[in-house]
Amino acid sequence: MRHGFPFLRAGMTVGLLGGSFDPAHQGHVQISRAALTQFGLDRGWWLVSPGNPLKAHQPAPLEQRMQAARRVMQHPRIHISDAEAQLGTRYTAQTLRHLRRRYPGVRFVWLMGADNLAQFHRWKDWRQILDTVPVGVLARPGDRISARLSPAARIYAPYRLKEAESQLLAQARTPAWCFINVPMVAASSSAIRARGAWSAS
Ligand SMILES: Nc1ncnc2c1ncn2[C@@H]1O[C@H](COP(=O)(O)OP(=O)(O)OP(=O)(O)O)[C@@H](O)[C@H]1O
Ligand SMILES: O=C(O)c1ccc[n+]([C@@H]2O[C@H](COP(=O)([O-])O)[C@@H](O)[C@H]2O)c1
Repeated sequence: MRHGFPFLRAGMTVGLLGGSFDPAHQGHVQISRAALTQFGLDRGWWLVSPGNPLKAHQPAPLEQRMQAARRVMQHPRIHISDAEAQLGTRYTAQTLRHLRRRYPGVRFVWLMGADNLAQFHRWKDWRQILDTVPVGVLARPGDRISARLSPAARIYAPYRLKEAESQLLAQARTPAWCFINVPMVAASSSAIRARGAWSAS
């Protein structure tokens, strides 16, 4: 069964949380709920990646990660999507170009944890992402400082919305990004894997 591209009305705001979800956990759930509220989004998608281009280890099979993600995240406005596998994309900039073409009039917001902002300058076409899509960054234990001092945060500092302006992010003229200090959950997929609580079947 395919779960890539649900119907979206023009004018909707949609937060995209890309991830390996190997496996999904309560940290993902927490930041997704917080993003819907604090950025005032109509919908959220979990974009389950075929494989992070910067991660060396091979994740569990996509269908296994999709099923686990659906079990963990049950929310009427959050959709679990395998769009990248269907499109054959791994690079976020490329995925965003496809989605914006496919859904004209929909306002996508890229969501990520603070750890990803810290290394965002290593992503392919990272400036194009920031120049074309509003970006919402969510606090993560241990990564708030490195994220704020990162090359992307420093170069794009003039385009940062204050946390109190987070509701404006989705409709803001790009570049625009906003860091929000949500209640933090220390869960991580690597810790779950290290405990042996998840393995490829
Ligand atoms: N506990 C958390 N708090 C805030 N953001 C998180 C948290 N866990 C994951 N994220 C964010 O969710 C997105 C997807 O994360 P991912 O699927 O890589 O999980 P992970 O726990 O970071 O995995 P790993 O430990 O294998 O690196 C990323 O943007 C990541 O920053
Ligand atoms: O486009 C890139 O160069 C790029 C580099 C690293 C990570 N990403 C994306 O960032 C998201 C988070 O990845 P991960 O593995 O930290 O969950 C996921 O959607 C990846 O495809 C994208």
